[in-house]
Amino acid sequence: MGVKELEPSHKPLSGVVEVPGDKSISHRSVIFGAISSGVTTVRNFLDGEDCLRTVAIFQALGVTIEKTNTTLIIRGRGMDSLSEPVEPLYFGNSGTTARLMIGLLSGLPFFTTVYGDPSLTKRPMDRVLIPAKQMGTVFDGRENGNYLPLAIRGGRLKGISYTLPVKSAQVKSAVLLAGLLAEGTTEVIEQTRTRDHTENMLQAFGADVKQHGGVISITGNQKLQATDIYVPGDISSASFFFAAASIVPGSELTIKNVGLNETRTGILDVLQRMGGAVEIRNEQITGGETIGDVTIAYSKLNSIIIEGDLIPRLIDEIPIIALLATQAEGTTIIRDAEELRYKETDRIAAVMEVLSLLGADIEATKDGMVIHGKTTLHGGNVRSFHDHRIAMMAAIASLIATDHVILDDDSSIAVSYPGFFTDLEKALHR
Ligand SMILES: O=C(O)C1=C[C@@H](OP(=O)(O)O)[C@@H](O)[C@H](O)C1
Ligand SMILES: C=C(OP(=O)(O)O)C(=O)O
Repeated sequence: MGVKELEPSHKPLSGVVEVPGDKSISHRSVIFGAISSGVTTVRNFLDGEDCLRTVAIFQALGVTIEKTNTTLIIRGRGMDSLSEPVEPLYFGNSGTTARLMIGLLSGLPFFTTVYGDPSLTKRPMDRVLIPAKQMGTVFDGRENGNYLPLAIRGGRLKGISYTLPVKSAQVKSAVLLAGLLAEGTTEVIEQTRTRDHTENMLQAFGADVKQHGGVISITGNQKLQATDIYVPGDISSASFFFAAASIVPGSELTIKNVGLNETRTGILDVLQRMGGAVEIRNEQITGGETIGDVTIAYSKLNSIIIEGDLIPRLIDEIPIIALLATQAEGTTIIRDAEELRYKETDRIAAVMEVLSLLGADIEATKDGMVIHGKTTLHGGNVRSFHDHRIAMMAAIASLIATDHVILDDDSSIAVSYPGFFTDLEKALHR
């Protein structure tokens, strides 16, 4: 890992690829397995750095978790078995670990200190602290507790009714996890639907969770029962292959066992609206989550407008969608996506820098970007900003570039997709 010289390929992608397990679902499988009673076996767990942080945290809280390749065996003994960790808990680069764990730790009757890497230390935490404080947790940290490191004194929570001020599944999940430990009922109201893996998994672990429209409610002090989980392939990881097959002439590639939960399939809607050749086969439901095989072929793309309720359904795919837009005829507009500025890096600024350096005609706006296509991409030296999704976008851009793309550092890719280059080589038959 380190500097990566990416050769232009122009070779079509073909055959079958299976991407690793979904990051959001993998995190949640560990959390719910660890707080329930009994043995939970998780298959196709994402062996990426972010999810491994979540595993290490529960081990530090006293839970026995055994891992063999992508299978986890979690020996849960219920919420009461979790014990105060002696050392500070490290969230690494993982926003999901941070937000969901802060929610859970808020409700546990002990003291914890938590911290992250330099990127996570810049990301806002007040979005989860505000509801947790309303429920009764005491926090301390920089800038009124908005940034890591944080000290958390948890326990004795009261249920609240909370309307999400940001369209965030992490915040929704944090409040629901705190609600599991609170007295009475906790209600989360979301105006725009965000990914619902927490709700699905609560149900799978036998919790009483109710959903009416955008209102999700949970009663506190429930006991969860262990269950087995199969983690579907991560559609966010698959999106790099969807994009590659769409823009490299002659490609036709199948990605098997991809999670197709409709709160996550915005990328497929976008590709279809752009004129992409998308086919879905073998759809089935496992553990409350839809999975299927997706075949994508090269096609001529047109520009579209991406906004509103669609944004949370493809929030992590916007960097790769921006690359697709450089290959579409006309002007693509992405708006209502200011949240991109609070990810592993400011993804609006990062996408803008990388793609314009490679020759794209792109403007950044406050809450998105405007991309004029179609443009030929050339080579160049680009930065990853230590952001896995920016690094993978640059790697896919290199497939159609006229010269080498030199990426300063590809190590961040291990956060969500450690085998990315191996799978890419396989699809290119190199
Ligand atoms: O809940 C989750 O697993 C996630 C929610 C999203 O973040 P927000 O909730 O901040 O939008 C997404 O960007 C992140 O990669 C994973
Ligand atoms: C934003 C992401 O993750 P997290 O918030 O968990 O760091 C991501 O994976 O793109």
